Order: sequence, then C-alpha cells, then structure tokens
Amino acid sequence: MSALFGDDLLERPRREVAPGAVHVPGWLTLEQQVWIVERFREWTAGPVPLRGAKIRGHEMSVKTVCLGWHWQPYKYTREATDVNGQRVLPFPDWMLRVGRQAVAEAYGLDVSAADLYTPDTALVNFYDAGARMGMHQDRDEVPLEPVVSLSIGDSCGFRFGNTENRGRPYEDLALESGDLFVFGGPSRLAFHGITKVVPGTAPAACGIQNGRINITLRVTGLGDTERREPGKR
Ligand SMILES: O=C(O)CCC(=O)C(=O)O
Ligand SMILES: [Fe+2]
Repeated sequence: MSALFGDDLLERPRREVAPGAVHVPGWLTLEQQVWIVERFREWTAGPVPLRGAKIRGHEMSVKTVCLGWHWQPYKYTREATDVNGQRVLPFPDWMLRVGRQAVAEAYGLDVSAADLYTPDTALVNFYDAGARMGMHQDRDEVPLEPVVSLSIGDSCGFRFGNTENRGRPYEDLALESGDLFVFGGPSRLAFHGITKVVPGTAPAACGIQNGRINITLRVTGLGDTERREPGKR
C-alpha cells in the first residue's frame, strides 16, 4: 500500500552512501520492472542458461546470465566457456540508454553529458530466498567506469563497504524493487555484497513474485578483443 501512494519514497530519500556511490530508491517504474522481467525470461531461455559461477570450486548461490560479455571468475569472454560454450546474447541498445540515464540521475548530470558512459556488458543475477553474495570488488573490468545496479523483486540486504578490505567500515542498506544504485569514482572498487534476501517483499505488480533480479551494467574496456589472461581479484 505504501508503494501505491509513494510515501515509501519519502522514508527512503536518494542518498550518496559514500563518495561516488548513490542510492536512488524507486527509480524504475512498475511498468519498466514488468517489462525488464519479461526480457529476463527471454535471456534465461538461452542460448546460455542461468548458472552459478564456480569460485575456487564452490558454486555461487546466485545464478547469473550475461549479455554482451560473459563473466566468469575472473575474466570476460564472448562465449560461455564454463557453461555450454555458446556465445552470449548481445548487449541491448535500450540498456545503453538505461545506463546513461542512470549515471545522469545518480550524479546530477544532463543525460547528454552522460553519453560518454558506454556499458558493454550486463551481469543479470537471480537470487532465490537462500542466495547470498559475499563481499567482493568488481574488478575484472579494465576502465574504472561506474557500475550501474538495478533491483527487481524481493528486497535484499546490501552491504556497501570500503575499498581496502571486506570488513568495517561498511553500511547495510536495503535495496528494494525498482531501486538504482550507482558506484563509481572513489567508490568504484568498494567491497560490497548481499547479506540476505527477504522473501515475500516483492511488490505484487513488479512482474516477479519470488526472488530477486539484479542487473549490473559495466564497461569492460575489452573492445573486440577478449582478455584471455585471468585478472587478479
Ligand atoms: O545483487 C546485487 O545487488 C549486487 C551484485 C554484485 O555485486 C555483482 O554482480 O557483482
Ligand atoms: Fe559486485
């Protein structure tokens, strides 16, 4: 009910959580969320299915499908060589526009000033009620352009930390359906993770009833060449 009349946004103002890290609650409309969930169902139908990446032999509880470039620990490839060898779907044009609008919104820029931001990959994560993501840095990309993160479905606990280590100082905040979070500049290499998913919190009309979809847009800096040497993480 609170979402219907928008008063939840009064309780959750947009906020710079750390320098260069901005949380914009309720950025996506319900209509946009539903449309993106429809696309999510197409992406997960293949050619590369959702899969839990294996980190040092352990399968992640979060399941991921990628667009543009396929992320695997700790590199990007065009083909999902750790899944089924198929090439991932292309990075869609509309996501480039979403990324630019998101960066403009987060940093208070005119959208024409954000057209230098050119994401070329999307990591699309699905969290069921038991999924978590440990504290990590996003550092398999070459340039340190901002990461744009969109959330749809169940709320989660998001821990946003410092650039030095996985421990304190960090801040715990909730990411809810429709929220935007952008981290760039001095916060680009901040450690972050998902501590919990809260079942039953997805808005009835967001298009997904169980679980959480998260999309992160990134600039790999790879151009047309694959980076075959695993980067350090
Ligand atoms: O699910 C999220 O909000 C964060 C995902 C994330 O950190 C990642 O995919 O690297
Ligand atoms: Fe991340």
